Parts: sequence; structure tokens; C-alpha cells
Amino acid sequence: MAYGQTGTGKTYTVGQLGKEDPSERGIMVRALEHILSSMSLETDSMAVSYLQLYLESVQDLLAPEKTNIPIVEDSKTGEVSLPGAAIVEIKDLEHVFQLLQIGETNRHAANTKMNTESSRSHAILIIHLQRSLKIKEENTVSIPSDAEHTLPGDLPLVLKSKLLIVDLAGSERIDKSGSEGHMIEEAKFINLSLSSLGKCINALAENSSHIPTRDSKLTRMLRDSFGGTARTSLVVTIGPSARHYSETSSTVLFGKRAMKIVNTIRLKEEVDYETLYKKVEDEVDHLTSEMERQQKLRQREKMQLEKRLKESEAFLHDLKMTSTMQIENLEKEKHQFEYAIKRLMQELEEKEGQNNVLSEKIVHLETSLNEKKQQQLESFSTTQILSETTKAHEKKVGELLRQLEEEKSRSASMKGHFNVLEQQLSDAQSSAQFQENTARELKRDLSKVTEIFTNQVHSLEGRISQLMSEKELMYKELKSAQANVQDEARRRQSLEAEVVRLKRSKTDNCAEEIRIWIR
Ligand SMILES: Nc1ncnc2c1ncn2[C@@H]1O[C@H](COP(=O)(O)OP(=O)(O)OP(=O)(O)O)[C@@H](O)[C@H]1O
Repeated sequence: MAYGQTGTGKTYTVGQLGKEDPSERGIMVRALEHILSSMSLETDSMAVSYLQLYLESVQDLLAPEKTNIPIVEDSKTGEVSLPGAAIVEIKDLEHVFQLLQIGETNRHAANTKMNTESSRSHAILIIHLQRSLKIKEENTVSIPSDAEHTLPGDLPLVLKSKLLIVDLAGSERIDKSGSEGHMIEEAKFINLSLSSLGKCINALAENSSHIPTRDSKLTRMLRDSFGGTARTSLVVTIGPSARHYSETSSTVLFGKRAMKIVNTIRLKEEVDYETLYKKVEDEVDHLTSEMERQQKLRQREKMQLEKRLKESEAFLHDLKMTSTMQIENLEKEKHQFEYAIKRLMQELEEKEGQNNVLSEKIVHLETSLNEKKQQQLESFSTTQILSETTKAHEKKVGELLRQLEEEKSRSASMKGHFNVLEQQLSDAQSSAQFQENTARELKRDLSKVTEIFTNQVHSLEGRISQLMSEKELMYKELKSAQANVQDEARRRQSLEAEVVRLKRSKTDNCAEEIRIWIR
């Protein structure tokens, strides 16, 4: 923070750009340059806000359309923030020059008797620094041993830091600076805020229990930057001329009082909930998509197996139909054959009966012929008659023998036909047997396929339910991790509140003791 009479070199010390000549650079450029050179791109980040306090209104020097930016104080941590102010991430020095140049252009300045380019506002450059701590590689990151809190081992941590560089508007005597009109108004606000800063410095130097930071926006903005847990450096600038003796002596006195303030630095280390949340969310997303993928895979396999089963069932059904039809046809043929054989057998039996009758007739005729021959011998006269009768009988016998032969050959051919029919019947029976066997085997195969499929479906259902329970377990673990994190945050907050309360009570006790001692 640069403090001093107008025209004594505060902006020169703090805000000089020195783009061409590094030796001309002010504290802002030098600080940013130093931070950039020691930053690790992997773990560190730096962002800046550049504001001015003009006529008790906070304005954004990087986005001049933003005016009347509110100042918010965290009642628990005492941290000051300016919601709505632009925060620009810085990557290199060139970017730094650009931003400071923009800020300088937007800053209120005026020509006074004391300074041709007198700043009419307080300029505040806020540098936000953040360093992610890699827990697993603790040895590579230096965590100061005086850290007040130990945080759970597996959580991602960030070290946060804020550096404010303040170029205050100069304190001035209106008669000396020759301010007129609107500039008198500006000078009044400047002096008012500087005097409230002086009061706060006095109160802090005297270890007073009440620090009047609420008196001006300047002190409200700087509340967490002087006294308390911050480290503060003050540059006081004075004019060498004896003419400014009284201003110089009050400036020096201001610096002297400020030197009495004792600060207690505190490391600001907190859980990087954003990274933690993102990590857990990524993990849940990954598990969910993996589970969905597995389910789809199982569904596809199930559908394929069902399709195959349906095809097998249809094939078996067709086969059954064909076999039934073939068996029915064969049965019909068998009945037809059996009927034909039965009829042939009857015919054969009839023919055999006729043959037997003819044989008997032949035997009877042969006996009668022999008798006739005997009678011929006995009666020559009747020889002629007998000879004719014999010829007639022999002719009849020959005829009967020929008929018998014909019947025999017909019977033999019928027997052959009967054998062929019997062979066809036996072929048909064995074909029916084969079809039945095939159908039985196919049924067996189908029951095996069905059993395998049922087992696979059961195992898939088991796997899906296992995945579901794993997912639920993960959700529960996630919930409990979040609950732990919240518990830890609550515990920390209550501890911090306790520390604040103890500090206040200690301060009250000291004040009480001093009052008793004075009395
Ligand atoms: N150490 C220095 N070397 C050379 N010139 C300087 C030095 N300090 C200040 N100056 C010059 O003095 C003039 C006034 O300085 P500057 O604007 O920094 O004062 P200031 O304290 O910021 O004034 P105000 O409070 O009115 O804004 C400028 O022209 C600046 O260049």
C-alpha cells in the first residue's frame, strides 16, 4: 500500500509500467512478473481484478461499465469479496501490460497545482493465487508445518492467496492543490477515506478492541489486508521541500504508527471441493455408462439366444409336422400293403384248395384208368372203346396237368410279389423308426439348448443384479464421502468460529485488564 501527500510519487512507485525499461517498472508489474516466473503451469493459477474507489463508489478499471460494485464481508472468516468485479486469468507478462494499461486509461486523474497527473481515486489491484496440492506426491509440495488444520488424506487441497497492491489517492490541502468545483468534492472524499484509514491504523496500533473499518469503503475493502491474518507492507512517500513540513511529518507519523501493528499470518488451505466433486461425478458417470454398456451387451446376447431358440423351435416344429405326415403316409401304405397281402393270401389259399381238388381228381382218374386198362386186358372187345375212352381221359388229364402247372406258376409269381410287398413294408417300417429316432434326438438337442440358454439367462440376471448392487454401493459410498466432507467442513467452521470467539474474548479480557490497571 502506498500512502503519502499528493504528487510525492505513489503512482510512480506502485503503478509505473516500464514496458521498455525494466528498471522503470513499479511494484505492480514487478510483483506480477515475479509471481509469473515462479508459477508452475500444472498446479498454479493467477487471476487479477483491477478496481478504483472514486467518490465512495467501487468501479471496475478492466470493465468500466461496472460501477457501484458491492463489498461483501464473510461474517465467519472475515474475508472480503467484490462480487461482480471482472477476474481475468493471467498467463504472461504481455497480458499484464495490456491489463494495467487498460486500468491506467480508465483511472480518474486531474491536473492540480501539486501534480499534473494527480490520481483522484484509490487504485486497488487484487491478485488471486491458487495452488493445487497433489496429495499422493506430498513430498514434492511444500506444506508449511505450522498449518492450523490437518485435512483428510485423500481430499484434493488448494492453497489460496490474495495479494492487494493499493495506490492510494494523495492526501492534500485544498488550498495547496488549488482544487476547485468538482475537484473539491473529490478531494473531500479522498481525505475522508484516508482519515478513516488513519483511524483504523491508530486503533490497530493501540490494539484497540474496536477497529472502525465500517467508516469508509476504503477501509471495508482493505479490512482483511491490514492487521489480522495478512502480511502488510506500507510505502510512505514524502515531498523533500520544507514547504510541506507539516504534511511530511503527519505522513511519517502515519507510517510510524502503522509499524506498531502486529500481524499473525495464517495459511489459507482448504479442500478443493470443486475438483473433488468433479472427480466423484466423473467416476459415477464412468460407472453408469459402463453398467449401461454391460446391460446393452447382455440384452443383445439375450435377444440373440432367444432368436436362436425360436429358430430351433420353428425348425423342430416343421420337422415334427413333416415326420407326422410321413408316418401317417407310411401307416396308410402299410395298411394298404397288409390288406393286399391278406387278399393275396386268401386267393392263394383258394387256389391251393382248387389244386388239391384237381390232384384228388387226377389220382381218381389214374386209378380209374388203371382199372380200365385191366378191364381192356380182360375184354379185348372193349379195347377199342377203352382205347378211345383212355385217350379222352389222357387228354383231360393232360389238360388238368397243364392247368395245375399254370396255377403253380401263378402261385409262385404271387409269392414273389408277396415277398416284394413284405420287403417294402419292412423298409417303410425302418424309415418310420429312423424318423422317430431323429425326432427324439432333435427333442433332446432342443432341451439341451433350452437348458444352456436358461442357465445363461440366470447368470446374466445374476450379473446385472450384482452390477446394480455395486452401483448402489458406489452411490452410498459417494453419499457417505460427501457427508464426511460436509461434516469436516462444518467441524472446521465451528473450530474457526471458536478460535475467533476465543480471540475476541482474549481481546476483551486484555481490554478489561488494562481498564482495571488504569483505574
Ligand atoms: N522517484 C522518482 N523519480 C522520478 N520522477 C518521479 C519520482 N517519483 C515521482 N516522480 C514524478 O513525480 C510526479 C508525481 O508523481 P506521482 O504521480 O507518482 O505522484 P502521486 O503521489 O501518485 O500523486 P497523486 O497522489 O496526486 O496521484 C510524476 O511526474 C512522476 O513521474
